[in-house]
Amino acid sequence: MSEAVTRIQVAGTAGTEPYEVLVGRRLLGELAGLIGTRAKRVAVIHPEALAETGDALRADLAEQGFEAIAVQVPNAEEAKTAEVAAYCWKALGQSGFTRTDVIVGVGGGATTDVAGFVAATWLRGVRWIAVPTTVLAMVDAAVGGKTGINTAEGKNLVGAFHPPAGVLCDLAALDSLPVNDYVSGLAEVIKAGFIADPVILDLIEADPEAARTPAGPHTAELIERSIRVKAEVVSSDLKESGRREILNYGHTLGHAIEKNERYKWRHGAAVSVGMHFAAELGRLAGRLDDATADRHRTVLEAVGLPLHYRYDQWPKLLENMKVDKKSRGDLLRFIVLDGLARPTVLEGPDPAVLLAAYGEVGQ
Ligand SMILES: NC(=O)c1ccc[n+]([C@@H]2O[C@H](COP(=O)([O-])OP(=O)(O)OC[C@H]3O[C@@H](n4cnc5c(N)ncnc54)[C@H](O)[C@@H]3O)[C@@H](O)[C@H]2O)c1
Ligand SMILES: O=C(O)C(=O)C[C@@H](O)[C@H](O)[C@H](O)COP(=O)(O)O
Ligand SMILES: [Zn+2]
Repeated sequence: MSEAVTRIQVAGTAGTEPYEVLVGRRLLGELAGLIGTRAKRVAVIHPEALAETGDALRADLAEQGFEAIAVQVPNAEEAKTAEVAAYCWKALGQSGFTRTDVIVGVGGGATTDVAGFVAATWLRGVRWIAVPTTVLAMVDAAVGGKTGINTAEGKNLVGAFHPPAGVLCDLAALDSLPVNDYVSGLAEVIKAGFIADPVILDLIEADPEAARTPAGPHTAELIERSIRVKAEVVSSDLKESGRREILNYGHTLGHAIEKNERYKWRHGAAVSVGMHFAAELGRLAGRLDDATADRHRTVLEAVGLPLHYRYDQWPKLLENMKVDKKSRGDLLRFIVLDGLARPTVLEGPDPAVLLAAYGEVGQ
């Protein structure tokens, strides 16, 4: 008997096509249908850690009659560089990749970000399919069409909005994920809980230890609920003209920490510290009640995510935050909560309030 597959719709906006996010097991049978009949060539972009998966996928597609190539990129953030994008463009060029051919990005968020960016830029945009293999990529990175790479000046500073033609979240992939990477992904799950769906927080708080493993009883529900939050937001605001900014909760400081750590910290860990900061900022700005602010500490800590960062780094973090994409001119802008599941924008907070909020985070 085949297992249930959940299908979550993402609407097409700004002239893009709608697509589905599938969550289940043994989903790779869906890939050929998503690739379609017009493609002759398929490039499977995968990280070193998934070399076997990438090659198996390539072989399977070749058996189905496609000219399939596997393009291996470095693990994690090392893949999100202009050099790696150029390496992928070269592979596509050498294989004669045309506008009807298709890219498949298999891996964590770093891989799907660069694969999507290569798809957005090759011949000014070709079809691509995301096959996320981390919690974080399933619930966030692979959905919504934000693709991109880092530069020396900051995180995700170069990119394009280029939605995938489909997203296949095969939960079996999570079994091989190191626990730190699994837990790091929970930061974006918890983010979805605070900005939109508090049931996520209730499920995690009921048994935080179980939430740390793919074998936990609520894994599929946590992933599906988080995807629904993301799908709902990006369906109404693909290009981040307004509402989509709420998905950046915890990211203003989080990205600043990632850059300060030369991208050696996992994104989710940095976002966890960033959400703690945003909660304290919301509290000090008179927006957020104490109970919800405190809940950030307890739920993040319960699953093993970090709350703190080096106090002496504040001047550098402040500098890094200036290039955040939400900034307008010299105005810093943060997503804070007016209450549980009530995200809003805080513009140009008093520097003394910012420092006081960091006082709770810095150690
Ligand atoms: N585009 C978006 O909307 C969006 C949203 C959230 C995050 N992101 C980006 O996603 C990235 C973080 O993604 P991540 O947390 O998935 O990390 P990651 O992609 O860096 O993956 C973490 C590590 O796990 C390995 N890996 C991946 N799948 C595996 C598996 N199934 N088994 C064993 N190892 C596996 C990877 O090779 C890597 O070494 C950041 O660059 C972040 O900026 C993008
Ligand atoms: O999809 C979005 O929009 C988000 O902000 C989701 C974030 O989790 C993600 O890390 C995103 O890549 C951040 O985008 P950026 O525009 O701040 O680089
Ligand atoms: Zn993120």
